[in-house]
Amino acid sequence: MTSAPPPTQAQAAAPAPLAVQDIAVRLGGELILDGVTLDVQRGEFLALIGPSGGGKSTLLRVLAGLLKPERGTVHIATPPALVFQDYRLLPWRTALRNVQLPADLGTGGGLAPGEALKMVGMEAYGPYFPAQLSGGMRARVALARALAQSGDVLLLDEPFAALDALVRERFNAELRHLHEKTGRTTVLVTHSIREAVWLADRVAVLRGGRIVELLDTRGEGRVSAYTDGLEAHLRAVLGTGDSTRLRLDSVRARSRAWVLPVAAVALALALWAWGRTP
Ligand SMILES: Nc1ncnc2c1ncn2[C@@H]1O[C@H](COP(=O)(O)OP(=O)(O)OP(=O)(O)O)[C@@H](O)[C@H]1O
Repeated sequence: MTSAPPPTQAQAAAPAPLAVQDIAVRLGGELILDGVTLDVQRGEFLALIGPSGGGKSTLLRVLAGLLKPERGTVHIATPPALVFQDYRLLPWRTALRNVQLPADLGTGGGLAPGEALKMVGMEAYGPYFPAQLSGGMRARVALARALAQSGDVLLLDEPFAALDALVRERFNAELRHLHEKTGRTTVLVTHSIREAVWLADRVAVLRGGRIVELLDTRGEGRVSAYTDGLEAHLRAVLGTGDSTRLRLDSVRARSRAWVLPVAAVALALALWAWGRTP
């Protein structure tokens, strides 16, 4: 849904930087992914949503090259930068030194550390240690570290999960802006349907180890009636619409529970009054 510049002819002709074909992954004897096929186009922002335990993080680990599927093929053009839910900042290094880590490990080559910190609005916090930063600031430093890594693919595993709603909203806006500025191919795992629709170009729904829906969320000028429709559709695909309806039904049933006792008391009073009538 971003307004990143359209790909040049050469970019459009280039193979997708990330692609998996009919992959299967088994963990602890359980088939976690079974027959997943997906490609992520250059510069695209793809959101991955689905129920808890559906295999989203597992698929992200395959896309990061950290997990080898037992079946299928994986294409990763350049090693992606991965941002974990718990950020994994080194507590003994300052924010700037954390962002310098890829260079120290020989995986730098993206933005210069100072520039990466500036890109996420954290240039004033370079000398601070992670323990001295808020959750939102730590998330930004983790993002800056990923931007300092080489390659142009960002994999984000629920980087907003620990943030409160307001910070999360601001972080969302910043992430979208960052994607527009850098044009990095991005895959975001999230539990939020709204976040997925608002941020991504496409939303993949992973359930029962399979992609059950791949929805293009661009177009229609992003008017709210359009995004509301997409969200309702995704809720229906995920089954969350039904549970809402069930909850509403039970609330309605509870709200009608007074009718029977009141009717019984009214009937008893009427019979008593009728019995007293001479
Ligand atoms: N190392 C492992 N060994 C055994 N089972 C695992 C391992 N890692 C994950 N699993 C199982 O694989 C399934 C999918 O896990 P995964 O973390 O990919 O799901 P998810 O969709 O990201 O869930 P969530 O939204 O709760 O983070 C879960 O049932 C989980 O228990």
